[in-house]
Amino acid sequence: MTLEAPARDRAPAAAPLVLVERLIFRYPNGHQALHGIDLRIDPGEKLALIGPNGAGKSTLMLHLNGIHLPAEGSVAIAGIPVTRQNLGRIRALVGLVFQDPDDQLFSPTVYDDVAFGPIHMGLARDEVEARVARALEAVGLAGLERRQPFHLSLGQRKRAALATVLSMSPQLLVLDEPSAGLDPRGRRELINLLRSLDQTLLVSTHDMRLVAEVFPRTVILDEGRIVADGPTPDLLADAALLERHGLEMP
Ligand SMILES: Nc1ncnc2c1ncn2[C@@H]1O[C@H](COP(=O)(O)OP(=O)(O)OP(=O)(O)O)[C@@H](O)[C@H]1O
Repeated sequence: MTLEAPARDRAPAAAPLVLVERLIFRYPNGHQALHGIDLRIDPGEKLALIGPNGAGKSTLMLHLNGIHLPAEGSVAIAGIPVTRQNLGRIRALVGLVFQDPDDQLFSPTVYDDVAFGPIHMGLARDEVEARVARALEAVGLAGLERRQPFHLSLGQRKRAALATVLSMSPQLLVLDEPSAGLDPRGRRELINLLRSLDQTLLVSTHDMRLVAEVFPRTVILDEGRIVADGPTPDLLADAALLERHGLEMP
């Protein structure tokens, strides 16, 4: 028999970085995309979010920086509720990278795109320059500051889109299908990059090898519900679970 340790001997649980409770969301056409999501992510965790097409992965991720606001239930980042009034603080904490980098790159040069966030945070010019340099170095694009974003390859544009978010030093990085469309070398570079990041990371993907190589924890979403949440090796070893939810190891 195991006895629970008295409360005073237990290590205090760290405050979660992300706390989603009983989240329900309907699109304006009435389609219910999320059916009561509960999710806790602690600082420093790296999580993969997987599930078949239409499972609700993007819908859930769009709640984390307030692009969608909870219809019922709640979302909080570092204890701050995601509400219309808190959007400025939430967006400083959460960096969201869309699947299509062209949704994120709109300036005449790579430098301008990566500097856009820090400039709008009101940072001094030296600090903006330092942040742009650090972000481009981190994604392996140092030297391409003056390039027009649409003259970059897809893999480079994806990395530039990530740099536009890294330059704001968010605590949580949320990436939507970062490896989609990349060639083997681009994927390898992405995997090394994701492993090197210190930030808490939530990544939606259909790339099961990426899941296996980068993320200690995996959440499976299907039809707007979390159907599994646990250590990645355990989930990926459960062929019946994967098959039930339209997933398979390559
Ligand atoms: N703007 C919208 N209006 C109505 N329904 C939507 C809208 N966007 C998404 N949906 C529906 O909500 C559900 C969840 O979509 P979502 O894009 O979150 O899934 P996903 O898991 O990210 O899918 P995928 O793997 O294909 O990217 C789907 O049934 C989708 O058709």
